[in-house]
Order: sequence, then C-alpha cells, then structure tokens
Amino acid sequence: MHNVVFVLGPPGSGKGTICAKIQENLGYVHLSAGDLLRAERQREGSEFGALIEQHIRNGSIVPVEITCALLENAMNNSGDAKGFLVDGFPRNEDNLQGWNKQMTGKALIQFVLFLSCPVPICIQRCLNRGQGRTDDNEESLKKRVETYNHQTFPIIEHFEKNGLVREVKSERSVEEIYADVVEVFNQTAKV
Ligand SMILES: Nc1ncnc2c1ncn2[C@@H]1O[C@H](COP(=O)(O)OP(=O)(O)OP(=O)(O)O)[C@@H](O)[C@H]1O
Ligand SMILES: Nc1ccn([C@@H]2O[C@H](COP(=O)(O)O)[C@@H](O)[C@H]2O)c(=O)n1
Ligand SMILES: [Mg+2]
Repeated sequence: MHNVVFVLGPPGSGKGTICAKIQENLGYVHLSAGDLLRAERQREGSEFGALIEQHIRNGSIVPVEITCALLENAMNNSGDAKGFLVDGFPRNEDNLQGWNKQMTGKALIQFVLFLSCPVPICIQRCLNRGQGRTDDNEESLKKRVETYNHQTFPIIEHFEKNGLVREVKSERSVEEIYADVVEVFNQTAKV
C-alpha cells in the first residue's frame, strides 16, 4: 500500500519547490504529474506526445488514464518509499474518479497539502521561472488559472469536506512556508 500526500495549489504556488525540500529532508518521493507528462511527451515512440502537448499549451487536463498510469508506474518503480508526494494531482473530477478506480486498495491518502497563493503572485513566478516551459506565457497561464479555479479548486473543497486538507499560505518566503510544512508532517506522524 503506497502512502500518498497530494500536493495541490495554483500554478506557480511553489508545489515543485516545496516538494523538492520535503523529498530532500523528510524521506518522501516527489512525483510531479506535470513532470511525468512532460517526460512522456518527449518519450520516443509515445502515442500520447501530441495530445499531452496540446493539453499543456491549452492549460487543460490530460485524460486520467494516461496520467494515473504514469503515476502508478513511478510509484511501483520507486522501491520501498516512506510515501509519495503526488504533485499537481488530482486536478479535476476525471482525475479524482480515475484515481479512485485505479488506485483503491493500492494507495492510502494521508492528507492533501494545499499551497494557497494569490494568483497575481503565482503568475509572476511562472513568467519569471525561466525553465523554458511551453505553458509559462500569458495566454497559457490565463487558461491554467481558469482550469485551477473551475476544476481543481472544487477538488480541494471535496477533500476539505473530508477533513484531509492542510493549507499552508505560500505567498511568503520558501523558508517560512517550508517551516510550516514540516510542522504539518510532524503533526501527521503523531496521529
Ligand atoms: N515562496 C516562493 N517565493 C518566491 N518564489 C518562489 C517561491 N516558491 C517557488 N518560487 C519560484 O516560483 C516558480 C514556480 O515555483 P514551482 O515550480 O515550485 O511552482 P509549481 O506550483 O510547481 O508550479 P506549476 O504548477 O506551474 O508546476 C519557480 O521559479 C520557483 O523558484
Ligand atoms: N494531473 C495533471 C497534472 C498536470 N497536467 C498537465 O500538465 C500541465 C503542467 O502541470 P504542472 O503541475 O507542471 O504545472 C498542466 O497545466 C496540465 O496541462 C494534467 O493534464 N494533469
Ligand atoms: Mg510544478
């Protein structure tokens, strides 16, 4: 049974940055759904490359069958991990239903780490990111934010109703955010 922490928040809220620090210090393995999709997009012979690129540029969500398979393979190939930080998933109802269908009995959701951050700050962070992403531009970001507001935030609200959400305000410095994140993990370990 894989222990899983979903990491959600608007684009540019710092999910990847904070997950990297958690992986470095707390023994969890970081799996970014976006990174896995970008790798699949580039994979020689992938039948999904063009579809993935279209969704990424459009800020829309790839069918869960593709994303969830990539996540499950990555977890199964990660050896005996303490747990997995599933970054940027589930991002919509299709993701959530697909996860429940494919991963029930295989994964236990410990909690949802929600990095909340004002959208204008998020947008500037993405525009300044400098990683050459095809979706770090005004047009794609507008769509990504719309996807987050209309499709992803309702998923956070769903988990909130089940008492699983741990919100950390993420407009602050990485150090301040990470200090609060460590406390969240410490509290979970005590339960
Ligand atoms: N607390 C912070 N303060 C200032 N800059 C930050 C902070 N956290 C992350 N950044 C920077 O903002 C950019 C986006 O961070 P990151 O890639 O971690 O966000 P993300 O939530 O994973 O975004 P996406 O959903 O687009 O993948 C990066 O350039 C990162 O260095
Ligand atoms: N569950 C997901 C996660 C991501 N995507 C696509 O990847 C893009 C980038 O995601 P980041 O987390 O790296 O920002 C995202 O905008 C989607 O197009 C997805 O389809 N499903
Ligand atoms: Mg990211």
